[in-house]
Amino acid sequence: MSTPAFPSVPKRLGLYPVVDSVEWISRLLEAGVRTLQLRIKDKRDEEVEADIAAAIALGKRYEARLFINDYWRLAIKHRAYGVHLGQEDLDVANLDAIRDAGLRLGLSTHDNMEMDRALEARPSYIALGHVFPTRTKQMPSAPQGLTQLAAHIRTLGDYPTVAIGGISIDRVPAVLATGVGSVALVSAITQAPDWQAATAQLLELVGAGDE
Ligand SMILES: Cc1ncc(COP(=O)(O)OP(=O)(O)O)c(N)n1
Ligand SMILES: Cc1nc(C(=O)O)sc1CCOP(=O)(O)O
Ligand SMILES: [Mg+2]
Repeated sequence: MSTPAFPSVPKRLGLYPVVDSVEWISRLLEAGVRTLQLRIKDKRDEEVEADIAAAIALGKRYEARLFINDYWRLAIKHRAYGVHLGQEDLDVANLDAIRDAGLRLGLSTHDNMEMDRALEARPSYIALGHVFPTRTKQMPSAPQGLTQLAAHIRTLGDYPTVAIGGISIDRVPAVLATGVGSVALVSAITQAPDWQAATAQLLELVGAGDE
């Protein structure tokens, strides 16, 4: 297995909430989360720049690993810890510019072909989804399930990995048993009746990641 060409991240990134506002970023940092993502969809750069800059500043203040989804130019401009991109972004994003600016890169994958393509870029981590059915995002593919996830984790060896998609608190132990280094989730926190209790329980189960 190749090694990342982008700056490295710890093999275990731990609990990895994916959220859509600076308010969530602020709350989760205060709650002890140290790996997280700002995922704002389908807005123009001018509409999101202030929020992205504010989230990055918060991430730095807490010495956290904040990834910016999609808006890689703004992530470079405001010196984010990292960027998360999907397969379709690989056709258009300037990966050299991201790497030259010293940002970490996470890439989404959903099957063997996408994994091969992602590995060619030698990102900082590989995300594997969606593990279970999810209501948060319309997915064109079928859930890969735990057996396929475990097989991918074995193939990836020491490469930092993240599991995403339909992961509820109840499912976390089985996901961790595959050996994945990080658990990314949206609704298990943002739709929880008590997000603070959910986050505390998830931090207990998954951890905040290695230094
Ligand atoms: C940790 C993590 N994994 C996968 C995704 C999905 O990213 P992408 O394929 O770019 O899709 P959108 O999130 O942009 O809809 C993610 N965001 N984070
Ligand atoms: C944003 C996203 N990307 C996915 C992928 O598989 O690439 S699944 C997903 C949504 C995850 O939300 P929840 O934890 O609520 O299921
Ligand atoms: Mg994206």
